[in-house]
Amino acid sequence: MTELTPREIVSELDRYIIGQKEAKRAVAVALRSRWRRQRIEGPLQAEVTPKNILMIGPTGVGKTEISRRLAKLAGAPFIKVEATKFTEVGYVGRDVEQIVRDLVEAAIVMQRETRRESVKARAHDAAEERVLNALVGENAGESTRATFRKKLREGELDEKEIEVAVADTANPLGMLDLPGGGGQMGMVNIGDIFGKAFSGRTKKRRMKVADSYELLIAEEADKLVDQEEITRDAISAVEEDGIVFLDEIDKVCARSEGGVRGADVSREGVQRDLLPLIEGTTVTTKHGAVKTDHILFIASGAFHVAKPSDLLPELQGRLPIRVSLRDLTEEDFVRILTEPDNSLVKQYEALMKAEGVTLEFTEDGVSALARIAAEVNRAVENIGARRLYTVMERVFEEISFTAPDRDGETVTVDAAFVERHVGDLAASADLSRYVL
Ligand SMILES: Nc1ncnc2c1ncn2[C@@H]1O[C@H](COP(=O)(O)OP(=O)(O)OP(=O)(O)O)[C@@H](O)[C@H]1O
Repeated sequence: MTELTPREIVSELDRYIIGQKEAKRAVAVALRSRWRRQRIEGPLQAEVTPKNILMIGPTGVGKTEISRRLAKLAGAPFIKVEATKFTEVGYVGRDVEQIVRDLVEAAIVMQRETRRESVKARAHDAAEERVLNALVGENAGESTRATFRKKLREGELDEKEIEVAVADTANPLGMLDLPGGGGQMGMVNIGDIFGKAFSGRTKKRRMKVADSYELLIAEEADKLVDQEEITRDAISAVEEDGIVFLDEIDKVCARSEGGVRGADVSREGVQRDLLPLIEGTTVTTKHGAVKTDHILFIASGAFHVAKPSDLLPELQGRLPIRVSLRDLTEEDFVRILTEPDNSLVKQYEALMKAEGVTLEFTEDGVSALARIAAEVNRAVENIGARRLYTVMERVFEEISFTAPDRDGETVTVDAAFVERHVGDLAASADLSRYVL
């Protein structure tokens, strides 16, 4: 669990997300509250409920991004789900509890990665021995092995083909939907049930020495880490640190005035299904039972039509923190293009650098990109910062294609350049509807 204070969390988020101070503060407090809860002694600890958040704001203004970055910062298992997916026609079986099961799977992947990392050096040594065995045979003398080991480490044998026996992960019986399970347990991998019987099967594969390493290191690492411990820690990470981002919650509001009754009923049904998860229940997963009491839920929606007060009262009570995210302005776009550590300008510069092409963005070039994105958002549809991606892609389409022939060139991205590549399109709402 992170020790960062709310102020530190906000300043970390500032590295990636422009503005939206209120939302950043709310998620920072929610995270710190978990840290505080851990420090409460006695039975009161279990009583403290998470500071679940309702984020209200138009599309593409940073709601998901703030939540995702927060999870990353906290090393917390994270999942994003669209609430509307549970209202889809033909939706059967995949109940809302699947959210928790998916979160557990995400946590397992995270735990496995961390552990693989910690045994990497040992796994690397073991992988090297297997490559040597494949090259010279298991019975070769120590001096032969030493000679080959040296060559191997110097990369001289990278291109050589070897045959190695790797674990056969293909499942001969495929996926099985347990009868009578009503989909409650989700799909069960038959290999998980009869795991022991199937594990240990190997198949021989031919590959280059250089390509074999990644696979063999992963296999050796898995042998060194304790799978049961991974599952146990993953479940406890979900219970203590898990974050669920529930998008489009406004779309499952039954509106008070008019509307199609049937649809409203099904929407309200989704809220009712979600409620126990948020209030705290125990979900059965194939890895064990998971308590959801302390999972942090961040619900989000534009609330253009429905209002937060249209949500079920119980649900409103469980989303006590309300924050609004504002529309992004042209000035925000300028900052989003340039300031974040992973800004689009930095990304395009780096991509072109790989081809030996230097991009030089001028101030008026960046302003033109921001202006066009804002104009298209106004004229066609406001999709927030996502518009920057489509505009940038269009502006750099030609350079992206021809870059390999332009090694050593410097391209100045000024207002004229931007206008030349995208100006005409942006001027016509009809055209930009399709291409921007
Ligand atoms: N304030 C911001 N600062 C930096 N980048 C942003 C900001 N807002 C959005 N972006 C970028 O725009 C993209 C879309 O944002 P995000 O996924 O957070 O949208 P959202 O508000 O969750 O909308 P939706 O509810 O439709 O998913 C992301 O790639 C994100 O990096």
